[in-house]
Order: sequence, then C-alpha cells, then structure tokens
Amino acid sequence: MLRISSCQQSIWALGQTSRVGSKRFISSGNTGKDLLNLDFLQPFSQKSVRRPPPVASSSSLRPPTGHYPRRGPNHASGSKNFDGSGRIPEGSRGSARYEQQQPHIPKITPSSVIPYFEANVTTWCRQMRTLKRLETFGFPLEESKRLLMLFAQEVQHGKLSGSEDASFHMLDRFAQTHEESSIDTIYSTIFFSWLTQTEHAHRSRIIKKARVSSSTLALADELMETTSCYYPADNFPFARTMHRKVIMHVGPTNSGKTYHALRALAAAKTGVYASPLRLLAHEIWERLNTGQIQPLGIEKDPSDTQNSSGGNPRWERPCNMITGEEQRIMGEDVGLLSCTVEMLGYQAKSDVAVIDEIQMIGDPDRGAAWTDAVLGLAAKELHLCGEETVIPVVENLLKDTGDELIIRRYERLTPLAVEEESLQGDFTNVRKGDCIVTFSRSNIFGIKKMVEEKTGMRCAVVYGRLPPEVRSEQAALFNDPNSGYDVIIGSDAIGMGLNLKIKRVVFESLHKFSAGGINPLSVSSVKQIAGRAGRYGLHADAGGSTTTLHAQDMAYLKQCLDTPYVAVDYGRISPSKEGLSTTMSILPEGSSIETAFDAHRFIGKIPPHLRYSSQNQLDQVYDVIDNEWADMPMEAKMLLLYAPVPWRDTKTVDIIKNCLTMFSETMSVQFDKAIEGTKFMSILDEVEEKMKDQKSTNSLEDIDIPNASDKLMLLESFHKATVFYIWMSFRHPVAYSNFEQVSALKERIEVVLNFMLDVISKKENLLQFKQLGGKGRRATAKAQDYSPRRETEKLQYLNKLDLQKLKLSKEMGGPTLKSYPTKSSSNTSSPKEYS
Ligand SMILES: Nc1ncnc2c1ncn2[C@@H]1O[C@H](COP(=O)(O)OP(=O)(O)OP(=O)(O)O)[C@@H](O)[C@H]1O
Repeated sequence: MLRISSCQQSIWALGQTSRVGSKRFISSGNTGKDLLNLDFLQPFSQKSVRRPPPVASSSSLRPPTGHYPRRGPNHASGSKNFDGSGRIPEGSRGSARYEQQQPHIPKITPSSVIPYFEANVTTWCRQMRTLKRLETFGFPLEESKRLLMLFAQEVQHGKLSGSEDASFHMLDRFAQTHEESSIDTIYSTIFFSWLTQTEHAHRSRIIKKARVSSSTLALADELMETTSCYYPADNFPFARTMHRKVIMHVGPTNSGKTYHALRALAAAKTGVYASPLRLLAHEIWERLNTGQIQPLGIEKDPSDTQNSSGGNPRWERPCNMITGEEQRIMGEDVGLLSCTVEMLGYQAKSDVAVIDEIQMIGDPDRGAAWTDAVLGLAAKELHLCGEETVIPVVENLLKDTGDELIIRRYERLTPLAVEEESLQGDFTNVRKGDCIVTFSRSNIFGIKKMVEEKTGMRCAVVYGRLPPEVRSEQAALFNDPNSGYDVIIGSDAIGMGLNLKIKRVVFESLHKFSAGGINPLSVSSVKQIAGRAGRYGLHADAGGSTTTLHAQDMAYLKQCLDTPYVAVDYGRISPSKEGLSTTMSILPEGSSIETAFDAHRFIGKIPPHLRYSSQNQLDQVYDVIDNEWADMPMEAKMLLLYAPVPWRDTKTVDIIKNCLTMFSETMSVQFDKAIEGTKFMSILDEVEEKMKDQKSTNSLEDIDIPNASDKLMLLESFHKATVFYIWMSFRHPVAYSNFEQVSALKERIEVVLNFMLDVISKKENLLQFKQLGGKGRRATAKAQDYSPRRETEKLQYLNKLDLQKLKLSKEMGGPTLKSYPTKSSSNTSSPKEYS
C-alpha cells in the first residue's frame, strides 16, 4: 500500500479521508448466503401475488410523459421519433458476440417476465448487497429497509406491472439477453424509477408508509437526474445541429467496405478516420499522406507517376494522426485526421467521417467509444464499416437523431475455401503463406520452433502483448517475399488491422481461455480470423483457404463458417467524465470511483438498446485508484482511469505507482527513478550486447540468452511502462518531462523485442510438443540468416545504440523542461485503445 505523504495531501487537497464505498460486499451470485435476516420483509415474502402478464405492445411501452427519464436541456427537436419501446429486438436470443456464456442466468421469456419480476422481488430486496449499495449511495439504513419493504409489497400486489407501469419501468428487459449482473441491475433501476415517480399520491404514500424523509427523496431525485442518460444523442449538441447522411458499409471481412469509405474520405476537404487500433490509425494516416488511397471521383491517368511509397502523387492528402501515445501533425490547417476512436473530438464539423469496425459498439469494454462516435461525430457524411449484425443497434441509435441512414451491403471479393483435411497434427504439412492461429503466448513460440525445425521456413509472430510497432515489423517481414519469413504464427490479434498476405489460416485450436474458463471461439471471431486468408489485391492467385491443425476441430470450423453472424444485441454506453464528477458531488463525501460508476449502472435510465460498459476490466483499476489512491483528486483519478495502464501487469503497475508517487510528492516524474530497483535496464543492456554478438557472427545459432522467455515478458512490461509515461507526458508535459528520452528508450525496446522473438524459439523449449501433435522428430534446423534489408537496418541501429545510451544516461539525470512539437490535447479522454 502506498503512503500518501503530507506533501501529496497538500497537492491533492480535497481533504477526503473517509471512504464509504467498497466493492468487497458486492457478491456476484444470488446464492442465499448474502441474504439478510430482514424480518421486515416477512409479511410479503410468503405471498407472491401472481397475475397473468399483460400483453405489452411496443406502443404501450413508451415512457409516459411527465415521468423520468428527464431530458437534458439540449434535447434536439428532431428526436421526437424515438421509439423508446424497449421491445425485444429481432434476433436477440443467441449469445452476444462479446459476452461470456452465463449458464446460471435464468431464461426468462417475454410471457414470463411479470411472474418472474413479482416472484423474485423479495429475494432481491432481501439481499445484503441491495441494502449495502443503497447505503453507499447515501441512503439511511432504516429508511432503505422500509423503502425496500414497501417496494416489494407494491410489486407483489401488481402495482408496477399493469401494462402502462410495466412499460414505464421497462420490465421486458428481464427477457433480453443477459449478462451476469443484469438481473440485479434491472431490479435496481426499477426500484429507483418507482422511488422517483413524481405523482403526488405516490410520494405521499412513500413518505407515510416508509417514513422516508424529504432529504432522502431529494437525494434519490438528484441521483436519478444525474445518472440517467435516456437520450444519449443529446450529449452531442454540435452533431444535433446537423442532418447527417449515415452510410453503413456492411459485409464480411475482405469485401471492400473500408476501401469505399476511405475513398470518400480521401476526396473530402475535411474529414476523420476513427480506428479501433493504433496500428490501423497509423496505416491509414500513412496511406492518405502517400497517395495510396484513390479519392472518389478522381480517375487513374496513364500519365500518373509513382512516389517512393508506391502511391500516386496526385492522390496524396495531408493528414494528421492522433492516438493516445502518438501525434503526427503535418500542419495546423490540414483537413484530415486519422485517430483511434477514443481520441475523437466532438467539437468540430467535417465533411466526411469514417468509423471502422462498427460492430465493436457491442464490445463490453470499449463499445461506448463507438456509441459516442456514431452519435457525436459532426460530419455531413458518416461512414460506418463493419458487420451486418450491428445494423439494428445503429438504427435504434439513429432514431433519436433524425439522420438519414443508407445501408450498402458487400460480398467477399475473393473466395474462402474450407479445406477437406486438417494438417493431421503434423507440422510438416505447413506451407508457405500459412498463418497458424493459437491462443497462448507459449504456444506461439512452441509452434514457431516446431515449424522452423520441421519445414526449414522461418516464422514471424504476432500476439496481443507485443507493441504495435513490433507487430507491424513482424507483419512486414511476413509480407516481404524476400525476407525469408514465409509463415506467420499469431493469436486472434491478427483478426483486425494488419494487411497480411495470408494464403491459408490454420487454427491450432478453436478454443480460447477467457474469464470463466476455456470457451470455444465465437462464430464471429472464427469468421473474422479465417477471413484474413486470401486478402484481395495481395495475391496473384486470388482467394484463400482455412483448415485446422487437428482433425477433431474441423467440424466446428465448418459449422462456424456456415453459421450466420450472431446479432449484436445492444451497444454500450459509459458515464461521461462530467457525469461521474457530478455524481461524486452528490454521493457521500469520500465515495469511491466504483460507487460513482455503480450509481450510474444501478440508478440511471438508459435506452433499451444500450447497456453500460462492463466492469470486469475496472476491478484492478478500482483496487489501485480507490484503495491505494483514495485521496487523489477526482480529475487525477479520471485521468488514470482512461490512461493506457495494463492493470493486470503487476510489473508495469509497480512502475506506474512509482510515477504517481513522484508526481504527488514533487510534481516531477523521472523515469529512471521510477524504474530504479527493477531489472528492466539491465535486461535491455544484456540483450543489446547479444545483438552485437549476433552482428559479428551473423547467426542466431550461438546466441544464448538464459530465461529468454521471462526476459521477453519483462521487456513487454517495460515497453508498456514507457507507453504510459509518454501518454502522461502529453497530459502533464512539465511533470513528465523525460518525453524524448523515454521515446528513445521505447524504440530501443521495440528493436530488442523483435530480436528476442527470433532468439526465443531457437533456445527454449516452450511447449509440450506432444500436446500439439508434434511427432518429436527433430529436423536439422537450417541456419537462417537475416534478409539483407533487415540486416542493414539492424547494423545501423547497433551503431546508433552506444551513442543513444550515452545520451540517455546523461539526460535522465535531472528534470528537463522540454516542449514538444505537437501537444494539442484538448482531448485527453479515454485512450483505452487497443494497440
Ligand atoms: N474495388 C477495389 N479495387 C481495388 N482494391 C480493392 C477494392 N476493394 C477492396 N480492395 C482492396 O481489398 C482489400 C480488402 O478491402 P477492405 O479492407 O476494404 O475490406 P473490408 O471489407 O473492409 O475487410 P476488413 O474488415 O477485413 O478490413 C484491401 O487491400 C483493399 O485495398
């Protein structure tokens, strides 16, 4: 636990000492263990009043006027056509693409919603977590008990389930697709909408029967008002002044969706490309600047020449780039911008905006950024590229904006064949142009070793923990026919964003470990990954194929490719920074960030086609921010919440904590001090020495790095720490003043990581090969040399290295105030981007 010094307290002078919120008491299941002995509920728990459910037509489900949800002051008049029905969307039964299977979640059919609601209300009201949650929101315990008792009584007497009331409280959400906590959430939001109903008779009854004070009712009203977001489109007044033309480009992977949207962008005077990945933002930025995207309406001309990047000089479009950690500014008056979706700004109008991978709107962790982008981009023409499955969610979002929606459907440009046979577990069947997909990091290196031994071909590797720069480099090696890297081994990170010359995708496995155990890959993931084979325009022999390593997986592969995409049931929404701050100001003093999020999740009304973002990834964040840095000012907490912090990586988090301590104590964060006591620099130096050895022998065979796998992992963590520092230096340039040095360090790590990827499969047996079906025959490894291009680059790098190290050690000594070429950063929000 970090100690908060007195100096820190004076900097974070909010005087917050007592914490009310804690997540510990919130248990996940309704097991009965957390039931309180709430005698006050006994009169109602025994007699469940059952009545036949009313038939709720979609029109009858419209919230009555004069009730919550309240609309913000900026509500656009064009949004009167919002349906607000809460009806169960077509195709919403199936598992959502990004959700875990939750077998313990009850199946509630539309016709059993009301019996379910009434029969289980007492259980919900009796749960310890229900009462405790109300307490963290500031409701007095005794009043909460009486309120819950009255609520249970009224529910059981059918007071909330007449057709008008059922629709007002949106009871049909019980029958929509569920995630783990949704039953609890739905009960809670119904409870609050009941509590804050405005009719005089209702209020008098509550005051009289539950003996609730007016301050408690006022608190409920205030919380309801600040946490409700029933008309999220209203949060973007700038876009609401426009009548936008929204064009959805939908179809399978490799069907040309993005191609058409990008042509419109390249022809626009002003425009923005929003990417799911840093890598992709970079790629599009480069392609626009170097004339590799043919602007719509501009034809090829026989007299056209090629620039050094292979682009057409007539098509070059100056474009800036902003991601969480990088800014490439070509000029102040440049009309185009490529950025990650979390870095979008909503204060400027443009002609064309492109949002890529729109189906990410359903992603539990990041989906809210896509929802904001769809609602908030003030573009005359908004292009959304992605899967067809997301159309209903977008349609629902746009009902509230009055925009025009055009849907363009595409077919795959090249055929994708499923091969008759698997590789029969034999790596000698691997061919040039294969991409082998596996889901653990150690498997990746094990397979690389096996393939290299058995076929003599070299393998590039791509997986999620690798920095995007290294992934790009590995992809370039695979795409370069002269590099010697003929095979690529990857995790599902290959599914998005890299242009790879894959001829065949081979699944080592179709199961992946994720929270909750080992689960089969979703249909959508299988299609997306397999679809990378035979990228249009990259192969002379157009078309690709897919298969599995093991025969037993073939049936599931075929089944997935034959199954239609599963619908995205709902989009995601997150409380805004401002919303959270207001909520914090209403909650009891010292409340945690987690309590503020909970208030939004468990009180506020949101439209039926949206859900709040998942809390899964925030657990570690709460641990650090709420427990260790409880006294940190709200603004600093919010910044940290959106910073690129790999919360599960304790090595990186330790460095980040050092940075935060330095920031709070001295307002000067020196990176060398933050990493003091770690092995990071010594490992980096050690590997760089090995690179020099390799330079003299020109062979990897004699390079021996003990515990290379562990060191690789540490270097990956080290890289993430540099990324965090650079990100913070954009927000606090004076305090995080080692920007240039840390950037140089980051580049060094990237080069070393690439080297390690080569070394590692040579020296370590990372896998039980039998498990992979290897026959144990050790083929003579062919000595592999680097391609001339790569070798020259490496020599140049090594020559620069000593110079750089010298400079770095001098410069890291003390605080230096540097100004950076491009620090716009009016937008410091949410770079939780994937890289
Ligand atoms: N009409 C076309 N003429 C030339 N090249 C095209 C055309 N359409 C698409 N391409 C090329 O085909 C490849 C796939 O296109 P694109 O990236 O637009 O597909 P996509 O449907 O967006 O797939 P993904 O979702 O996998 O990115 C790209 O390299 C693109 O430049």
